[in-house]
Amino acid sequence: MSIPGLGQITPQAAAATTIRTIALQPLWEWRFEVPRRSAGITVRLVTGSAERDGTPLAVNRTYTFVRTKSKLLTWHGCTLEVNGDCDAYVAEYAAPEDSPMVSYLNLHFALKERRDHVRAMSGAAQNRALLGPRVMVCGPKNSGKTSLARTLVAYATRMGAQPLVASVDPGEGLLSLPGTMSAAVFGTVMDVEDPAGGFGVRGTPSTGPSTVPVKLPIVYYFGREKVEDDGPFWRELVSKLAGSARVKMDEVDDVRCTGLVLDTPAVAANQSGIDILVHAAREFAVNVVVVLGSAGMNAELQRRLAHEKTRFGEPITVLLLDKSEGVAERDKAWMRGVGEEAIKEYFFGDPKRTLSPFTHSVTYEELTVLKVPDESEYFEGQQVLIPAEISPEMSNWTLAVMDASVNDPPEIIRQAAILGFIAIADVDEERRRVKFLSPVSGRLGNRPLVWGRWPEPYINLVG
Ligand SMILES: Nc1ncnc2c1ncn2[C@@H]1O[C@H](COP(=O)(O)OP(=O)(O)OP(=O)(O)O)[C@@H](O)[C@H]1O
Repeated sequence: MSIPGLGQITPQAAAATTIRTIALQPLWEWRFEVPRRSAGITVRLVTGSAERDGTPLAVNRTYTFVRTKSKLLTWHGCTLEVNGDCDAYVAEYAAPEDSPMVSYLNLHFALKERRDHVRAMSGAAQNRALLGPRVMVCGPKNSGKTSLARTLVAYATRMGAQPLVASVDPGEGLLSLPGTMSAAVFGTVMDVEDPAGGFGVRGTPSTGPSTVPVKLPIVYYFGREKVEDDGPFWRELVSKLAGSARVKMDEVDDVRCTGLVLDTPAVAANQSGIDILVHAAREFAVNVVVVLGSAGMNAELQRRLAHEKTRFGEPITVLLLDKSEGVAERDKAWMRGVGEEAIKEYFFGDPKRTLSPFTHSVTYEELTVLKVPDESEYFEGQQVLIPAEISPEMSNWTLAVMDASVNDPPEIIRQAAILGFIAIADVDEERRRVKFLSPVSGRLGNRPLVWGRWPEPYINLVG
């Protein structure tokens, strides 16, 4: 069966002639890039052990990778069988001190020690106020921040812990579409085949069964790509998300003892970049700051944070780790593609799990849409949401469904968590009707919709 809009998702069988065997020695990485439009590759771990960003591959299982730039690392050596075309090379490390992965593993063990300590103290003193480490990963663009965050989360869950993961980088989205900022508890294994390595929308299907246990994130809608597009609002949402994260941590003892891993947007090591990180660190009461590959950023954060205490009176450790030279460049076109695929997966699922979204047709009057204003529409420099006229210009945009009422003031709506997304398929001006896709069959009721500026509109999902 062919599903409109899903055309590029289904990987076709890779050409049989391209099967090859790759032998990796301990610490080596197989780095690969599968282009967006390619059929994808399959990889089988034949012997030994290998992992993608901390999540292990099972021996003899065939994994399919589409539109991915990533690596498979082996700690003890392995043999891989790869089928299909992709750009790839092997990074060889002769000694442990040459690989940044060793310092990431050491960081994991240091965090584990802190978690064990908090667990022991909590049990002995019956003290539920103690928190596990809150780790913020930061660095310049393409320093491997998200990969390290994912790896730390994967190692923690492999040891049975349940970290809370949060992202304040609206460019990409964690378990949600780009343009959002979210947090979720990761208590189970991540999906190795997910193009986003387990942080993508696949981890939290809007409907239908899933191949890995689903995560239930709290999501806020920023509606723009970069922090600088609306710094004051980003700061507000960071504070809201930090508050919600704290509630999540307090709900489950193991989450509280495991602590938080916080992914941040790429910033420059200048005053405004450091201010962004310091705000996130303070709001999330971060007590471990990991800086990847920037001595300048490390020095600035040391200066600003190393003498501060968290609101719980703990010292803040700032540490500089090398970035991996394998981190891949992702240009604007790639990131746009990532956003498009995320939207498609949100509504239609992925090759392993097809979703069937519902098409609704409503009158103009049944929808309340507010929009993130253009710069020309700022009100006294303040970016409040403004009512949006329904027009064909809205076609192909995804709109956030807010957990608020249409009667709430715009400031409240803007800061509300989101329930999900709809995609506008068609606006019929003559009949004053709007056709949209939704992952659920129910009506929107009196939920307001917010029309942001990111992710940008995509092809008509209903063909
Ligand atoms: N050692 C590596 N070998 C190959 N690919 C890698 C390696 N490390 C990271 N990557 C890939 O490089 C890309 C960028 O990495 P990542 O998202 O972790 O960087 P980032 O610093 O978070 O990026 P941004 O600045 O855009 O937020 C990702 O596709 C990731 O899977």
